[in-house]
Amino acid sequence: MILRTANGTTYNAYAVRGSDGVALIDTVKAELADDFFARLEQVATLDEIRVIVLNHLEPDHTGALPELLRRAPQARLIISKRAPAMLKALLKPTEDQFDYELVDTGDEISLGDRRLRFLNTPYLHWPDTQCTYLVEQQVLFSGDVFGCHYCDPRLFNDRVGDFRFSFDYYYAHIMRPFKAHVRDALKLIEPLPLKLIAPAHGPVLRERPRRYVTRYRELSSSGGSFDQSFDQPFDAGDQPASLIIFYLSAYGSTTRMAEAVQAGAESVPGLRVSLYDLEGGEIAPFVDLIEQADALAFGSPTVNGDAVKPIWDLLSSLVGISLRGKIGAAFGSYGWSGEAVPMIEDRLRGLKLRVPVPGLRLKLTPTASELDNCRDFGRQIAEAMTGDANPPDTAKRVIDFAELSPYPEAGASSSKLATRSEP
Ligand SMILES: Cc1cc2nc3c(=O)[nH]c(=O)nc-3n(C[C@H](O)[C@H](O)[C@H](O)COP(=O)(O)O)c2cc1C
Repeated sequence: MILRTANGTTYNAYAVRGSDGVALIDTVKAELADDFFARLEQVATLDEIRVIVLNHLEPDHTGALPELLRRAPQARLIISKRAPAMLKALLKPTEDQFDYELVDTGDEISLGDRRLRFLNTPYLHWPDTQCTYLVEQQVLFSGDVFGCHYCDPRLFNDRVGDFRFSFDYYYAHIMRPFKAHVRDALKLIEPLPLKLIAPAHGPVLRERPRRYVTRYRELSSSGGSFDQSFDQPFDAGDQPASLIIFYLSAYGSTTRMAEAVQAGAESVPGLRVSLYDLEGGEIAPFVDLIEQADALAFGSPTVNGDAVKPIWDLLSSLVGISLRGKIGAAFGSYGWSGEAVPMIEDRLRGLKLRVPVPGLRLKLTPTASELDNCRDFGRQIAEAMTGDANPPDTAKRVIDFAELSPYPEAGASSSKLATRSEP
């Protein structure tokens, strides 16, 4: 692992259909090739593929290339002028089977009614990097530029969670060493009309795509330190009310709860709901997100009578930011005593958050109806944020765990919770 990511990542490959055939832009890493071909079949047949463009030859975007070239031997392979040596090294020992064409800034390829134009943007972040611009539709296929490691199935930047910290983090770790080249690339990119930026990792940027270009300009122009960038988070326009759900799970039950809580919250319009697995991420970027959020929910299994350490690490990193008045909530799976949820709630109150929706625990694996309760829980948090809250039907939701608890404190806490829960 080179970079730690909060939500994994995506490997984005794109198909462009023109009146004279289909162009593919990038592929995926080798392990994901089966998935890539299955998805490709949903949008095009192999014999329709006229052009394969590689924006750079890093293996996470070219792993499926040898198999693609075998299956679509008629396709023209388009690479940048710096890429041939790398292509040979990548495909050895079979490189002599494949022809390729070199392109440079301003070169174009026609797909009939659509044109692909190329921008030579070297060292972002590999020597052979280029971007590809779909002229008529004003779409920039930007490769790793404007990308980030952030996986959210909602796909588009206006629908996914708040990923600005991932965007800055990716810039800081991947692009920043090549700042001067970033500025050169921006000279080519800034004059382009842009309706959408389609990067090779992370969300597709369709809402106000130019602000991501502006952000690269800011980061590459200033001293641009990573920390400074978080002092001045980039303008995201008018942000809707934001709920952030943090969770961690050993066996997957709290994950399933978290996803259901997210789904329930999303059923209330006008919110941005973000979901973060604390397993892989660094804590520091979350602190800024938390400061800007309106509500926070924490999911933890109970382990040895406690919530898990990354939750406490995060909650103890919030000294110095004002949390007063934000909404807090806690949920999690447990085996027999279930202390994590009431302990987190106590901590949230100690941090001056409001906890209007009582905590949600369930024993081991969630059933379908327990997942319904999770969705209900998420919806109630969202309604508490928007002011539409009904009195919670918590008798249905709270699962009694006290009877087996070896922890008197937790038992007391849980009965307090149950009392508080009664409508
Ligand atoms: C090392 C360990 C310690 C645990 N300690 C407790 C405990 O003190 N109390 C409890 O209720 N459950 C305890 N459990 C059970 C977990 O809370 C339970 O398996 C839960 O479903 C895990 O949720 P997850 O699937 O989200 O990881 C423990 C589990 C493990 C692996």
